[in-house]
Amino acid sequence: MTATLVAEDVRRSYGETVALDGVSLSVDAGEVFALVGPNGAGKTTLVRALTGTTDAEGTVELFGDDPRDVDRERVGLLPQAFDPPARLTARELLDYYAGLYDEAREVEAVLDDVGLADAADTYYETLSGGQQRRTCVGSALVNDPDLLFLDEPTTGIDPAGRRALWDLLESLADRGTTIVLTTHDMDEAHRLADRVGLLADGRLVAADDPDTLVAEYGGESRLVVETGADPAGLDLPYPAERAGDSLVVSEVPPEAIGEVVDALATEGASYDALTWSEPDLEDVYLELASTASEYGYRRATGRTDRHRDAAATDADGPAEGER
Ligand SMILES: Nc1ncnc2c1ncn2[C@@H]1O[C@H](COP(=O)(O)OP(=O)(O)OP(=O)(O)O)[C@@H](O)[C@H]1O
Repeated sequence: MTATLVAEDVRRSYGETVALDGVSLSVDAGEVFALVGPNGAGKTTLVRALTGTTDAEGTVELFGDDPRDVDRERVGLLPQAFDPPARLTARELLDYYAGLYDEAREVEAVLDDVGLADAADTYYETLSGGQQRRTCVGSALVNDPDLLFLDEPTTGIDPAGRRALWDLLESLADRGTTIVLTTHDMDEAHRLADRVGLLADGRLVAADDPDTLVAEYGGESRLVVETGADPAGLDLPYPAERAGDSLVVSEVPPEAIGEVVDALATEGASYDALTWSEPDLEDVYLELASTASEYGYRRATGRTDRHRDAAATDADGPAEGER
């Protein structure tokens, strides 16, 4: 596989704020790479560093060239914040962006791709938020790029439109387009990405294919039982602990749900609902983001979570026994 994108030790600070703290990353030709991470983790700054739209330390190469020297016909970029002229229609906007390239796709085909054929003559300012975002996605597609960066492409787009956009991105990937996208939607990351990278506190803390990440960090499957019963007083075949109004029974394989149901009946424990769930990318996200945040806290302060808890207690005032 040839790498389309190679980044080494990319760093970017804004004053005292470290947005990127040494990110290294390689994306192969034809790969779809999704960047996820909490607000402020550095995703947009990384996309900007990778596309040469902000200065950063370290090295970035796209197709073997500095991002600022690369043939711009080959790259498409949808920035997170994109504010095109409001008094142009969707068609006029795409026409305008298509005119910036020597070779561009047919605007009608791009409008069709992003589901805007019926709204093509509506002024940008009167399109709905989701239609505006689709227009912006279209503007990143007009040059038929080999490498496409999409910073939160589906934000504000309704579920049907989002699925249509996923289909479009999948068909682009099938045709060999390399795609780097950021998203807060874990279903989107899981469905589209060959690899998902989790960014936290400006560091890439994990990058792998979604199923491997789930197997490694997602934890066990669990059965959530809405009951007031005390787990200590129940004889259940799997470990259980209380979480709010529910009992969480862990490590239950789907074929053993009946055993738990039988045990609850035997113990005379009544319940309102049972929900079984497998770990998914959201569990991975929550696990890695919280570990990284604790690590970042230790790195910044040299203190541990125990100190933070104590600090929080201090901030809340003295504990009951200290009054
Ligand atoms: N132009 C800027 N000036 C000052 N600080 C900035 C600037 N851009 C980003 N930052 C800071 O850099 C850090 C990373 O921001 P960034 O926008 O890259 O995060 P993000 O992961 O894209 O967040 P979100 O999910 O909210 O879009 C944040 O602390 C942010 O406040």
